[in-house]
Amino acid sequence: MDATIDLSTAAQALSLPHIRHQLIRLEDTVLFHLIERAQFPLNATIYHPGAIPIPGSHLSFSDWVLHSTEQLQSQIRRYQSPDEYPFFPDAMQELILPELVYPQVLWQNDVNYNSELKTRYVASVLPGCCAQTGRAERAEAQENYGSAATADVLCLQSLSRRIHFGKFVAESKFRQDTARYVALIQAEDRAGIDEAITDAKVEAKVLERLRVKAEMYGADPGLGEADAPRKIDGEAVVAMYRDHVIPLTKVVEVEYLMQRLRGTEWE
Ligand SMILES: C=C(O[C@@H]1C=C(C(=O)O)C=C[C@H]1O)C(=O)O
Repeated sequence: MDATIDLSTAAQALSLPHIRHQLIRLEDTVLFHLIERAQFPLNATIYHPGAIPIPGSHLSFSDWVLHSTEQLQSQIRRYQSPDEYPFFPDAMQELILPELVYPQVLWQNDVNYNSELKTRYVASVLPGCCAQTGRAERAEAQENYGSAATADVLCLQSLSRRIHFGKFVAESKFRQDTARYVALIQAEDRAGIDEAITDAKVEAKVLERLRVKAEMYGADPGLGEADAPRKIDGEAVVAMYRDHVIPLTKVVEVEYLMQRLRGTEWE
């Protein structure tokens, strides 16, 4: 629950090669959680508020499972870690473990894009990864509402860590080229900041690596397609990163930098 990504020293946390290595490691986590979720049909019912009555809550079943999970995990310090951000800030509870002190690596900020991430996950990512629930399977689908919602929590939390790791990337780039970023931030030039933080070659490598990993992890060695259909649609995984994960990571970078001068001599 505590930081699973090495934040042991500020220098380590802000080395761009080290950060990129962590992002590569997160690809495996995201992919394996998505493969688990893709075992179950889309189960659109669990995403509609009121479709499954929940005593004392107006949330959808899926949101209620996520909210309840965040309540528990906030008590055991999950959201003390600088790479973890809640989907439901109102779910936060008092700690039952002693506070941990992490190196102050990031600048004070309130950047949290989990709401947009969850909207895109339900509207675009899941339909690409999960079989639609036909009328015939509807009765059977109800048997895995809980499993689907539980798998969603793990997918959403790993995707959230991935996009919000953009803060460490942005801080690293800011320290490497401070004058350039100070000028762009003071001019409130979001397009200019986006251009400055963009590395098209790295993005292309991310997408190509994901295509290979989805092919590798999505098949059982030695079993042909006829014996064991693919566990995940590789193109859906690539599309998820191309259309949502990378763009949201860059939005997090830009918005983090837009707050970076607060309380500094450059403000
Ligand atoms: C994360 C970085 O910043 C940007 C976002 C990337 C991504 O989300 O994969 C890759 C390259 C950059 O355009 C980086 O430079 O490594």
